[in-house]
Formats: sequence, C-alpha cells, structure tokens
Amino acid sequence: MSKSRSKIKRSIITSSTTLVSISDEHELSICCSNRNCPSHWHSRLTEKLKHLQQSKLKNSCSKPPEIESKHHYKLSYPDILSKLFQINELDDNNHEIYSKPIDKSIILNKHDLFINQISKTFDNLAHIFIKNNLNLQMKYRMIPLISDPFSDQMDRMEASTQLKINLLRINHIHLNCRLTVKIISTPIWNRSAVHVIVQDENMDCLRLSIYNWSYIIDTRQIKSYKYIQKRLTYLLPMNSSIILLDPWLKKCHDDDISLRCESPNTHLLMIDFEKHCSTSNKINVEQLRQLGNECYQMDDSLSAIEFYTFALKQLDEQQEKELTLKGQSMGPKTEEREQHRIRLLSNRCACYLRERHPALALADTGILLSLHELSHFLESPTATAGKLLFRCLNAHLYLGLYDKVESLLKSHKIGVGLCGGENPVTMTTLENELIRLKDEATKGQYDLQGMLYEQINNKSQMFIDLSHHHAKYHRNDLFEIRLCQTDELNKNQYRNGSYGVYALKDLEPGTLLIVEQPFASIDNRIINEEYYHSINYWQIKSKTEYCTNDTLRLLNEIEKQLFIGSATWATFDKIKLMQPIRQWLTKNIVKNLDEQQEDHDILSDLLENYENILAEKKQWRKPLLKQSSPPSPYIPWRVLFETQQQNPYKSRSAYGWYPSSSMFNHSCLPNCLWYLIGDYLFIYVCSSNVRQGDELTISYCPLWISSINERTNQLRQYGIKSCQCLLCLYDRSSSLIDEYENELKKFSNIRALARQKNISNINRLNYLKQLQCHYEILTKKFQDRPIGFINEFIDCEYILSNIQYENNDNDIKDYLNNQQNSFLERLSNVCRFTLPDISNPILLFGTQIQLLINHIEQFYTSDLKQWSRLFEYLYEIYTFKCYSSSNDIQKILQDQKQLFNYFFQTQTFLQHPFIINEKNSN
Ligand SMILES: C[S@@+](CC[C@H](N)C(=O)[O-])C[C@H]1O[C@@H](n2cnc3c(N)ncnc32)[C@H](O)[C@@H]1O
Repeated sequence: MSKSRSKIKRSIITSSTTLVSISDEHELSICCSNRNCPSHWHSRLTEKLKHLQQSKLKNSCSKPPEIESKHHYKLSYPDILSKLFQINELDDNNHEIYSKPIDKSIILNKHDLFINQISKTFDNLAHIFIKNNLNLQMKYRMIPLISDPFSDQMDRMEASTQLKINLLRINHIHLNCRLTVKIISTPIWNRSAVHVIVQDENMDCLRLSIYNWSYIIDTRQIKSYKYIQKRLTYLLPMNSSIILLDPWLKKCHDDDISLRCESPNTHLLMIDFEKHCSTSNKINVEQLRQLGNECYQMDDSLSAIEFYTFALKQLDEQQEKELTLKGQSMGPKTEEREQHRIRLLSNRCACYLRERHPALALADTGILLSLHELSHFLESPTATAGKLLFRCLNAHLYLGLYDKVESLLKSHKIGVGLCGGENPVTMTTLENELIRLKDEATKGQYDLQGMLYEQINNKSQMFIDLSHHHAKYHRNDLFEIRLCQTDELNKNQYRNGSYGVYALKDLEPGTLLIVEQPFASIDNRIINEEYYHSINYWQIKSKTEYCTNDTLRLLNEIEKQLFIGSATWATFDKIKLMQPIRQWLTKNIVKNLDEQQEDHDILSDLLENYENILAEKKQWRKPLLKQSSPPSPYIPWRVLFETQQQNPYKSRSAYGWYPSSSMFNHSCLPNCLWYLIGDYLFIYVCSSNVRQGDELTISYCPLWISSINERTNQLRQYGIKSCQCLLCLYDRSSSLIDEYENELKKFSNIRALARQKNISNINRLNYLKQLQCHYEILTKKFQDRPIGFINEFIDCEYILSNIQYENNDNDIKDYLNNQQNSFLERLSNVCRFTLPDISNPILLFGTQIQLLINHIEQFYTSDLKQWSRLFEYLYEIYTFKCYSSSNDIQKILQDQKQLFNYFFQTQTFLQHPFIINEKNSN
C-alpha cells in the first residue's frame, strides 16, 4: 500500500484549532472573545446546539414534518441559501452561533436549478462576460513548490483537527482543521469555479465552490466546457470523499453561504480519486493509460502525466507484491508488464517534451534503458521502443547534449532501434536537426525569416516537436547579470538590491547576447471559446486595477509548469532570481532564520552578509543558487502576479516568462533590442558605442514615444516610477516639461485633423503643411533632444504618402515632388546617417527603415550601389549576422522589407503606422 494511503488509516493527531478572522470579508463576522481557545468555543457551541435541538424537537412535535419541508421547497431562488444557516438570537455574551443547516433536498434542488441555468447560459449566449475579482486570489491562493503535494497535504491532514459543518463559523478560515465530506451531486463548472454539493458525517450539507483548480483553469491550453465537465465527473464522482484543509465557510456576494476552496492544489485532498487510481482492482493500468491518452489528445499534459504516473506506480506495486510473495530479492519481470512500462514511459516522456521538461523526459527514457540490457532492447525493436528511443534522443537535443546525440547516432544499434519503430522520422531528420541546433547554440545562427514566417502562418506549432524546437544561446563571456553598485543605483534610481545586465567587453552593434526559451508561455492568438471574457480586477488602496485573461492564463501556465516540474526543485530554481520572487525568498530566508536560531552557521552568515555576498563577483547567485529545499512549501500567487506585472515580453502572438532576460532594466534610449519569434526571445546589441562596464538595456514600451507623460504612464505598469535615462532627464528638465508637452499636444491635435478619413486632398495637404511647420518648431526648439522626434517624423511621412499625386493641379504636384526630393535629407537628419555610414543603427529600426526601403525602391532602382553598404550593414545588425551579405543589393532590399513586414505583424514593441483610410488598412 502506498505511503499516502496508509496515512489515511493512521490515527489523527489533534492540534489546537486556530480561527483566523477574515471579518473584512463580511460584516457578519463576529469573533468570540476567547476564540483561540477551542475548548471554550466548542463547549459553548455544544451547549447551544443541545438547547436548539430541544427546542426544535418541541416544534416538530407540534408541526407535521411534511409541512416544514414543503415550506422549504417554496423558498424562492435567492432566498434559499441565505436561509441555509439560520442565525439565532444572540447568546448571553452577545455572540452569534449558527444552527444546523436546513434540509439536504433543498440544497440539491437549488443545485439542480443552478445546473439548468448554467447549461442554458452556455447554450444561448454568444458572449459571456464574467466579473472576476482577484482580491481573494491575491490573499489566499497558494502555489505548491514541493515534490509531492499530496503527501504534504496528508501530513497536514494528520496534524489537523477534524471539524464538521455545524461547527464552522461563517467568514472564517479554520486553520489547522479539516473537513471530511462526501460528494452528493453532479459537479458543475460555471467558468470561474466548480460547484458541488457535499455532505459531512452528520448528513449536513453545503455547496462547495472550488476555484483555481489545475484541472479546470485555462493554461496554455484552453479547455473546452465539455472536456472539463467530463473530467469533473471523473474527479468528483457521486459518493466519493474529499477532505478540505483549513476549511473556509463564506458568505458570498449573492448572500449564499458556501464552503470555498481558493487554492485546491494545496487545500483539497482527493482521497478517493487517489485510492481509485492506485488500486488495480478499481481501475487497471490499461484503463489509466487510455485516460492519459485522452488527456494528451486534448493537449492536457498535466492530467495525462498524472494518469501515466498512477499507472506506473501500479506496475511498481504489482512487481513489489510479486517479489514479496515469492520471497525473492530479484524476480523476473513479465513481458506484458515490461511492454506496459515502455508504453507508459514513452507517453509520459512525450508529455514532458511537449511541456519543455527535457530533464524529466530523459529521466523516463533513462529508466527504460537501465531496465533493459541496451542490446536486448535494441535488437528486438518494437514500434513503442523505437518511439521511446526517438524521444530519448530528442530529450538529449533539448538539453543541448549534442555530442552525446552525435555519438549515439553513429552507433549502429541505435539506427536499428530507430528504424524498427513505426515512427516515420528517420535518422536523416535527426542528423539534420542536430546540425541546425548545433549551429544555433554555438554560432547563434538562426533562420530568423523562416521562424518569423512560421509564426505568422502556422498557428499551432509554436510548441511541441523537434523541428519547432530551437537551441538556447547565452553569451556569458559578453555580459554578466549582477547586483547594481551603489553609484549605478543612485544614478538610475533603482531600488536597493536591484540587478542589471552589464557588458564585459566593448560590444559591436549586431552582437547577439541571448536567445531564451520561456519558462512558461502562452500562445495568445488561440481563442477557442470566443464567447467567454472575464473582467479581472482587484483593489489597491481603493483604486481598481484590471488585467487581461491572457495574463491570468500565463500565471496559470506558470503554476502548471511548477506543478509538472515540482519533482525537481530545479524548476523553481529557474525563476527564483526574478525580482519579486527573489525578494520574497530573501524575506523568507530571513524569517526562517529568526525561527531557526540553531541553524546559525550558514543562515546567519547569509543574513549579515546577504547584500555583500551578492555583490561579490561570481558569488552573486550563491545563496539563491544553492539547491536546497524551499524556505516555504508554498509561494503566494500574489508574488507570481507581481513578477508578471514587471514582465515586458509580449508579442502579438506569444506571452512568456524569460527569467534571464528579465534581469535587463529599461531605458527609453536602449542599447539593445529584443523580439519574440514564436515564444523564443532574442536580445542583441543594436547601438554603437557600447563599452565594457556599460549597462545593457532594452525598452519595455514601444520605441520612440516622444511624450514623457505617455512613457511614464506606460512604465508605471512595470513598476518604474521615474526613468532616469538621458532622454527622460532631457524631457523632464524643469525648464522644459510643460512647454515640451504643450508643443507635442499641439502637434497631435493637428495630426488628428490631418488623419481624418474622407477629407479632400487639398485639405489634407493644408493640414500636412501645418504639421510640418510644427515639426520644424519642435526640432528647433528642442534641438538638443538626444533622438529628435522620430515618431512625429513618421507621422508626417505617412500623411504625405496618403496624398494622391494624380488629378491634382501643378502646385500640389510640385509640392509633392519637392517633398520626395528632400525625403532623404529629412530622414538622415532624424536618423543620423550620411551615406554610406550611420552613427547609431538603432535609430533606423522600425517604420523608418520601411520608409527608406520604399523610397529607394521607387526612386533609386538604377543607382543602388551607393546604398549597398548601408543596407548590408543594417541587415547584418538586425539579423545579428545570421545572414551573410550578398552582392545583390536588390535581394538585400527585398529581404529587409520582408523582415520588417514580419516584425510589424508580430511585435508589440514597435509602433505601427496609423491607418488613414481603407486603402491603407489593406
Ligand atoms: C524586469 S525587472 C528588471 C531587473 C530588476 N532590476 C532586478 O533587480 O531583478 C523590472 C524591474 O526593475 C526595475 N527597473 C527596471 N528598469 C528601471 C528603470 N529604468 N528605472 C527604475 N527601475 C527600473 C523596476 O523595479 C522594475 O519593476
């Protein structure tokens, strides 16, 4: 019998009951003066209940029971649950006590009504908006960081006090307590929670609402309503038992009273589900595998992994039993069991690969290879074994173990093993992919155009198989991530203990620094269930803030990744340097230190010297790098949320967490650029003059926004109150700011007029002239501004390009011709280039280069030579030398044009040209 199940049978150690008041949830919460004393509270309650029962008995004698139940049935919908708990008159000490809940049939009836309503809602409505209040999640949702959450829950259960429904107090979380209940209704999911009716051993029942459950939340995968309902009936079948830890009885907004579980991954024990899946006479290995396969096909890897793991455990237990029965230390393994094991490991390995946990995938294949004599396994290859071998090689490739794969591929036996399978992927494919990945990892040679093209044209293949996998790249010889020194902190007004990224050498534009795979990511293009939207909000100091569904999905995906990888503490290791998580860890290490005085040696040293240790070169990660058990078994969801708020990495198609890249600080005049292709993040140097020791920065908001107020607003969402970059210092200088913002405002007012749809050519031209005039004023008045006014320049040029040349009188034509002739002069003024050189290539990144290419194509086709060097140089920088220059300038132009088209379609940090009319919108 497994450790977990044996624990259920052990006796319960009781500990003191602690009630945490959450009176801010509702005014009804009135605490007992002596509420921390369980005996006081319980004896009073028991006395009161006895009294109540007596009076009820008297009542029931005088009234026929049918009438009472009829009366209950007549309660109208909103009244029913509010009457489930009837609040009695105050006791001697003026405290309220709650009586036994009312009849089970009423609660079930109400639940049926609810189910009907929900199904109708989903059938009838094209769009549903749900208000989703995140305050409770901010307060109570916890994410497990431990290897076996179920076992941890069992330990907590053992140390808790058993409660029953009639002992619960409204609006209290009963810490260190548990409530064992039985499911007595069909569970129903209403898009925000699972609702089910539960009953305790006294036959008292209540509605239980389970929020944020890994089985139902939207992660990278959006699960369908049908799929979730199917899973729920399996997870919470009729008459199955569950245990709620720290039960919480809550008066809800609609006046209902129900049990609420905010964090089921840590607070809900599915004892019967565990028992069901672990006992072979209830569900056998083959059935578990089928269930796993169904989940895998629905892209629900987490559930699939769970079923495969249950099946593997069953195999282990069977084998153990057999060994014990035979009294042998080593027994023969039956052929059938081995086949099962290979299949299950192979399937689980596929899930791990799909979820980017190659180390776990490799561990699964490693188990297989160690179980078999390698030669025996490869000599008689089966389809499953071939598949597993292929996955094993994939895991090596995902981990960057290229030499190993090379030597394995050379081995004849592996060749036989691979070809023996049904898998159509041959040795050649693997060999080609190996060459590609090696070039990516060692030379930084990525097929950017190919990746961008795939991202635009291929929706669903961002994840999964080998051909869509790319190597990571990290030039730690070129940059270091370190604690900022005091002068750097002061200069930039970074918070104490801030980190940044610093150049270890002088760096050329076009130097690729990092290609990072996400810790977790979502494809934000896929919206299967378009009718569902939620308005997610929370309160900070009486101010309401909002966030998108994508943000919540990404956070759920992060939780899922922690869950899948929790078998190794290494998974959390990957994100523990991200600022809010790092701060939370530091606080916890310090807190633990207070509590564990005896562990003086390492921890007190750490506390005293924490910042010093961090400051020391190479030592900076030491305390956090140490692979130790987490200081706390759970991390509050709020900390993950705060980390997400600082995350700038989002494209039009993907949204992800990039732990190393999240150490780059922001500058409005950055020296590095970033973009996402699929969910791979590329960061490279794009500015001249990066010297050793300089901080390497990126822009968190779209490039070239001129208004400091607008930039400040955008940066606030990333936790930056006041950026101190050169541009911001200039724009903010006290003598300028009002005048500066006023002039920009005037510009944008005229621009609005010039952009109007359906105005005549001549009117548009007049507005454009005014706009150009104003642009001249801006550039003259603020001539020392470090980057001039790139966006305003682009605005003028786009309006100009929308004025039709044909059917105009000569004056207008002359004007347009003049403008065309002076385009290059204007562009070179704002982007600082004198053929064939450019002073700072980052200034030409964006719509500017598109305008330049269009102009060259139109007017310089016969004389492209002079442009050759500039375009080659720029193309090499933007693609960080992934493309060697060609002699064919026309081709370079075409490639650059395409590259920028792709960028504009995929990136959010680039400003897009506005749309004036229908013609342009196409
Ligand atoms: C993605 S993190 C960057 C790394 C971070 N400095 C660290 O210590 O881990 C973003 C946070 O860094 C800080 N930060 C980044 N750029 C900044 C800037 N220009 N001015 C002030 N703070 C900045 C802010 O606290 C922001 O919330």
